[in-house]
Amino acid sequence: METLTLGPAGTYSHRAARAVSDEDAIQFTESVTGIVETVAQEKTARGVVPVENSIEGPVTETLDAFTEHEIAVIREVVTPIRHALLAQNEEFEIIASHAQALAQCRSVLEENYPEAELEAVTSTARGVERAHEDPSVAAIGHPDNAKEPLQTLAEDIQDRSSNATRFLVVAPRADLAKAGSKTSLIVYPNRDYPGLLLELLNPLAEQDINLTRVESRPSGERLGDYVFHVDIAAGLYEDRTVEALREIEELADAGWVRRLGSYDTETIV
Ligand SMILES: O=C(O)C(=O)Cc1ccccc1
Repeated sequence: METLTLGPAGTYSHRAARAVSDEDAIQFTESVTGIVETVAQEKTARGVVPVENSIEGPVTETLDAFTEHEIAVIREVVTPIRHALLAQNEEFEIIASHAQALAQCRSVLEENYPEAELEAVTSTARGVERAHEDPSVAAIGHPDNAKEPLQTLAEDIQDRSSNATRFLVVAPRADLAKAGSKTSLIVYPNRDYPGLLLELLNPLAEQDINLTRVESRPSGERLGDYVFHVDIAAGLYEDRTVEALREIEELADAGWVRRLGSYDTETIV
């Protein structure tokens, strides 16, 4: 079964994809939105995308792609992230990496390499490629990318020793599952009044469902209008979830509620 993830080879997404797919079935592309869109169009069976980091927070491009393109979420993979600084020598001028990786190392880089210019590229592995080609470029990525002529100049350069990223495995809507310990939802109330968010979340509290994440993203319709990404620790198969969603749908009847599906979670190292 083909699995599409963020490439080239050597990204953290690639490592997460290995947890759910055979290595030879993994394909790469350089855009998270592109992965979600390709899965929505059923041009590939699975996609693996980063969705949230413990230091930097949401991967907003992923959340917005979930609103834009209709997919199902079928699994969660959580992995610790330990960044290394890789370069041909100490004399580099530029540090190239994915924006999330640069942000996760911001303080360490400012303190130790204040002169270096930071360059955001499409993935950590793309930064590694830049460093391979150009001795004035260093990259931030997984230590396994330290292959000749690159050396590991520093390890564990993330601002906090505890740095974990959640990846979601996405599939075409037809594969949406109701079984699983967690569920992702998107709620667009298309309304604005005092207490709206409180009312939307209240049915979950009443059903004793733990909210594991709530994130607001601009709807793009008008300033101050939001889409809410809600994750809960309950499955769609459960009566309490069905009841809570019935009430939430009533409150959001001017907008919409999308069930992305229920799934189990797995931690890899
Ligand atoms: O660029 C990568 O390697 C990715 O998979 C995105 C990413 C970047 C930094 C931390 C986790 C995921």
